[in-house]
Amino acid sequence: MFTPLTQVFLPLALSGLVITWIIVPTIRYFLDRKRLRQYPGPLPAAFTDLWMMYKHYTGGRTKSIHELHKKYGKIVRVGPESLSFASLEAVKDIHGHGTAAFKDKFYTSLAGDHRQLLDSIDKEQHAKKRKLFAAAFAQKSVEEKEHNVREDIQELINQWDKLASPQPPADQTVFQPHELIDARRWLNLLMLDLAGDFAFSMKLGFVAQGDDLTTCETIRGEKYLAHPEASINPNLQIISTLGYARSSFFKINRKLFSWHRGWKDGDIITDFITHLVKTRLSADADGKERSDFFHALNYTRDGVPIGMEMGELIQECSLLMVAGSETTTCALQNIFHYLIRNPRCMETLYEEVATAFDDEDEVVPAYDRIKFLPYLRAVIDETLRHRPSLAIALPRVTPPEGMSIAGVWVPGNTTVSTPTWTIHHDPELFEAPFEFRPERWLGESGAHLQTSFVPFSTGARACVGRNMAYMELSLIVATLVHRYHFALSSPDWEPTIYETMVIKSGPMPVKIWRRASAKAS
Ligand code: HEM
Repeated sequence: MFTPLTQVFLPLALSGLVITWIIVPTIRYFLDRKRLRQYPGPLPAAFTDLWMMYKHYTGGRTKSIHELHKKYGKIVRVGPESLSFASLEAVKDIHGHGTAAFKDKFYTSLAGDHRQLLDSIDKEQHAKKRKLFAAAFAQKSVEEKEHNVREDIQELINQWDKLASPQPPADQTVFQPHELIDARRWLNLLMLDLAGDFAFSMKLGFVAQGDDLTTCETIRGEKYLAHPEASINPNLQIISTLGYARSSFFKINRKLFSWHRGWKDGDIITDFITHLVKTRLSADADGKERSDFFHALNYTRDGVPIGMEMGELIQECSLLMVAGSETTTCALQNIFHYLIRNPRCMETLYEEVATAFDDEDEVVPAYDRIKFLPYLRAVIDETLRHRPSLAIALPRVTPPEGMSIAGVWVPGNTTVSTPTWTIHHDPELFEAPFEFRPERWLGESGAHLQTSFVPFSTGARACVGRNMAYMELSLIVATLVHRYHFALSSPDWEPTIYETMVIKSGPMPVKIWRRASAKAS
């Protein structure tokens, strides 16, 4: 039976939905004030952001946008007020130094109570923050952390040496669960350990304990145990999906989607970082100067305290832990997946890195000896080209007066983006783009290709952690390839892909066994 309340409320709510989702978008579409109807794209996307939200939420955004560009060309309409540009010229115009574009309101959905470096939209605010980060991420500061990276990798080796199994017969290609380790999980634990070391000079010990169960602490001081790593993906999934909605709907959408586990997961990540920040603050009481990211955020170069608010500090440190571990975990898993699938590349890499080890006892080589190894860098770059970790198309918005992008005038307040994955698979830029060919990066032609390679983006908002990423990836890949042989659980194994901000994979079961040349410890 309908009560009088539902008799009134239900029709009102339904009319509201029809007006919001059907009538207003239809009028907007036909008025076409920005003249975006001239750009091809899926019809639903021209009416509603729900098309993009659905594609993103279900993990199909990158592939769908790629197919659209294949069908329609370099410019595609992917939302009522949103254009995707698949060209290098557009990358330069939208992201390059001096661009007139701003970060889109998409980033507001990612922001907590305080803006951090990545989600700061205001250019002045960003420039101020970036200065603080720049000191901690300069090549010299990064290389000062080499000993921490080496220690953490050594811990992984201690664990993997125990888990390594005997060499299988040459014709065995399928392995039983008891012979396998989840390489993705271990690499993720290692990247979190490294991020903790770099940010807080603290040993999280996740690799040592083989798990990320750790203390989380609310701002009020209530402590509990949780697994932060498993919380990252669901949190990124919901906050990035809602980023594609109209910004006026952000608050209401948060209520509508309050059932999603990603919100609770977001609290776990914040509480994990809050505990680290509080612990690191109390460590400061001993007056010893620690050279870590936390110090760079809190003190000027002359040691004067900056006085950053606790909330802001927690947000910046969260960014570092998440951005610094998720992207590199994806890259590492992909590197090993490609190398295992391409034994010739694995052996070429082994031959090269073997020259960088001082003697048979050395486990982790010195960074100085591997940082210019061409094939090692080529394997990393080819992986980041083929599967860029951060596949999100980095949405920007044009300034109110509009701007020119790749020779086209785009009206003001239009969302514009450049799909990295599609650009990296453009046959005009990369020959045989779907093949894994590290050799393409060697020599002069390889150096030339770098101009078409944008996994870290470009311009003032490009990745600040690039130097750190190369050092970590190079040391880890060289060490593991030098020490172990790898095999997938079966020849037809394929990763399960979870696409949110990053394109992360599920577990990667592999069998590892020691190389004969890596001396038994
Ligand atoms: C393979 C590894 C990595 C890849 C592919 C990558 C990629 C990117 C990309 C594409 C952006 C631009 C995001 C945007 O425009 O919204 C970015 C920004 C950023 N990355 Fe990375 N990243 C990697 C590793 C790291 C590491 C190791 C750290 C920290 C230790 C880090 C910290 C950051 C930060 C703080 C920003 C924000 C920069 C700003 O807005 O000024 N990244 N990264």
